[in-house]
Amino acid sequence: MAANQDSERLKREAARRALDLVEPGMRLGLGTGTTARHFVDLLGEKVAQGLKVRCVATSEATLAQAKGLNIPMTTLDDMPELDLTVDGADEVDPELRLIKGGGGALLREKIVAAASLSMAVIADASKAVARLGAFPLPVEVVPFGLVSTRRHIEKALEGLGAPGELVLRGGPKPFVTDGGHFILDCRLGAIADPERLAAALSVIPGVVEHGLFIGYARVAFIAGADAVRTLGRL
Ligand SMILES: O=C(CO)[C@H](O)[C@H](O)COP(=O)(O)O
Repeated sequence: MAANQDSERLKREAARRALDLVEPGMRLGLGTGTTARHFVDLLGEKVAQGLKVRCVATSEATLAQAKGLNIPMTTLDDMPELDLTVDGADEVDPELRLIKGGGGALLREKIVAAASLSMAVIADASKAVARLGAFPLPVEVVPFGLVSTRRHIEKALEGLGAPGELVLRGGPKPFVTDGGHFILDCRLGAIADPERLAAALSVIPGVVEHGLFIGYARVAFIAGADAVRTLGRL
């Protein structure tokens, strides 16, 4: 319980640092997950004090939270370019490559990140890793042809010399994403070449998106017990 409270405090500290990047009039992307939730809470306080921003959410859950806080929300179709997206991550490496999708929102998260001029990652220190891959890599797939798609993913992983164990999230009652897809969590261990893996996954029919975010994050705020460390810069 105490450890959980401490972790929530760290997440909020990281979120507070990202809030310093927000300027009046900005177009913002709002991430998903327990850390992003703190950012949306803090942003809601600023909006209540008069800050003017317009935002796009990366999930239905975040949209509901933001609307509840009276944060002005719109769609990416109405506002296709964003100034800044603030989101959490499951892992962050020293080159600001990420694994995301633990909360199942990776597809919208990547679309929103790609629409943003900058992305800031907020995380507690447990998410900072030397090498990606201890966290299972989420791969979002179309339900149609699941078994076939899964075999293609397994073959691709074997071809890269990195066979992994694939687990359908939710098991017999699969987890369904906001886009109506399933998620295969790929237990890989340390990923030798994230760029190569990302490229191999992207070309498999039935794969909608994978949780490797490469080249999106410009800065990460990593909250540890004593301080918030900044990786990269805007
Ligand atoms: O990618 C995500 C959701 O799809 C989240 O950002 C990621 O899972 C981190 O979540 P949390 O802040 O709850 O640890």
